[in-house]
Amino acid sequence: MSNVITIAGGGSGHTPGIVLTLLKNQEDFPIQEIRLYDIDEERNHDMEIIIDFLLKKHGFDIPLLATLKPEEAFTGVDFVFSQIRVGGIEMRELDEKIPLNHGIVGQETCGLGGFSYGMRSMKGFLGLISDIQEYAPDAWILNYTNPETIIAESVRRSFPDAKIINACDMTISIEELIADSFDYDRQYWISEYYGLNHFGWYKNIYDRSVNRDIMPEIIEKIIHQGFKTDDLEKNWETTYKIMEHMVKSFPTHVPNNYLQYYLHPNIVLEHSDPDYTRANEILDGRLKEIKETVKQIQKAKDITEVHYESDSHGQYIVDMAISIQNNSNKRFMLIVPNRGAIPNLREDAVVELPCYVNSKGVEPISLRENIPDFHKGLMEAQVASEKLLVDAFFENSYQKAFESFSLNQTVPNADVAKKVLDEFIEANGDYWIELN
Ligand SMILES: NC(=O)c1ccc[n+]([C@@H]2O[C@H](COP(=O)([O-])OP(=O)(O)OC[C@H]3O[C@@H](n4cnc5c(N)ncnc54)[C@H](O)[C@@H]3O)[C@@H](O)[C@H]2O)c1
Ligand SMILES: O=P(O)(O)OC[C@H]1O[C@H](O[C@H]2[C@H](O)[C@@H](O)[C@@H](O)O[C@@H]2CO)[C@H](O)[C@@H](O)[C@@H]1O
Ligand SMILES: [Mn+2]
Repeated sequence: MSNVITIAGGGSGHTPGIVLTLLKNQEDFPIQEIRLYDIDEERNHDMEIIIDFLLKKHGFDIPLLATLKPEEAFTGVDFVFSQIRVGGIEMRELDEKIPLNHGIVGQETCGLGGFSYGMRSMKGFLGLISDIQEYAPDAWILNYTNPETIIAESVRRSFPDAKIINACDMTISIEELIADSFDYDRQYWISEYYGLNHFGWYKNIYDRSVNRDIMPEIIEKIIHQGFKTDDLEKNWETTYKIMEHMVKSFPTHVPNNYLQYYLHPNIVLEHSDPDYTRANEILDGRLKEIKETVKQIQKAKDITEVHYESDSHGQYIVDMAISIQNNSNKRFMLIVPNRGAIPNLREDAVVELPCYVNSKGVEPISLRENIPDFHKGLMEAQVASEKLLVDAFFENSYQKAFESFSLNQTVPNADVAKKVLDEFIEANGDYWIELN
């Protein structure tokens, strides 16, 4: 079987890594055609130039189509890999800076920045799903688009039958960092993890090479040796330092690094500059690199190297597609409706858990016991605040959005919540639905 793949959000700087991973996996997952779909012609065209170069460089004669038309993008496709950023980096910058100007966390997917992005993303993403349902109702949609929990909940309400799998690469990065830091081989690991997206904990890691749970020694090593972060960008180095601090404070589990925004907003704020945030780093880094690469390819047709490579972000999504196609029941951390899988958490929460992936889709693995009250309490507040945001979206309700913002655990009082909400309404304009 040969697959037609469409990358929605084709202009993303993650596209080359995904395509190079597809090329690396041609034996297991042959490709008939690659399509890039975007709403931004310039970004999609830039990426077309880069991907065309990469295909030729690696000796592949795979047809490539770049299009802004949903009908062309989706008709006849087998898989859609989705990675759209509604509002682009310009709006991400505001998501980060508006809360920071009020002295609270400003972040892409967490806190009120994540909620601002969530409101935009639901609107754009449901439009995308509607197009895919029209032109390719049988295609699998493998989704990276953030904020994942909010997106998953909105799709569940609007398109309950869509063939969508929501995934986040963060747990893979955490596991890779642990393995690299302390010399483990993670191919032998069976990890037990639970939570919400960007809001969860490793309970144990069973290592088949020694036949036991190695979590106690991993926690000891994080506390006493610390992670190896020499090769990481400054932003990630700081993140993992705060993660070490979280492990020292709560040494029973390994937390998802994103919990730093809820447990240690104080430290995060010390490291935040309201005039230069992650969005600015990306503008000066990943996005500049796309433009420079295109210029390089156009100027010197004989160049042999560009700075892109197959990565774990690409490998994760390609592995999911392979597991669907080959019915291989591989295990992935995925974002799914709870439905009792975490026994003492509300049924209708959207949670992140290990799941098997096969030709039927996703089969979540239930926990055998309740989660601790500390985690449950944090999660319940987060679930309720995210649900209220999705309610606000579907009911056009200002009041529910205000309740959602007030309940978020990065927010010290309802007056700040209201000020930030009103500024976001102004800044987002038509990217948000109208709230009355
Ligand atoms: N789940 C994960 O673990 C994970 C990991 C990395 C990135 N992401 C998410 O992937 C997305 C892309 O991230 P990025 O940093 O590469 O963003 P980016 O802004 O560099 O690229 C996103 C692309 O999406 C396009 N786009 C925006 N709205 C669109 C729409 N309605 N239809 C089609 N295309 C549209 C943009 O024009 C842009 O080319 C974001 O949502 C990000 O949060 C998720
Ligand atoms: O600030 P960004 O846009 O660089 O990253 C935000 C995303 O961070 C996580 O994904 C990382 C991943 O953890 C890292 O190892 C590498 O593969 O890059 C990814 C994307 O940059 C997170 O899981 C995503 O949800 C965030 O969007
Ligand atoms: Mn993620």
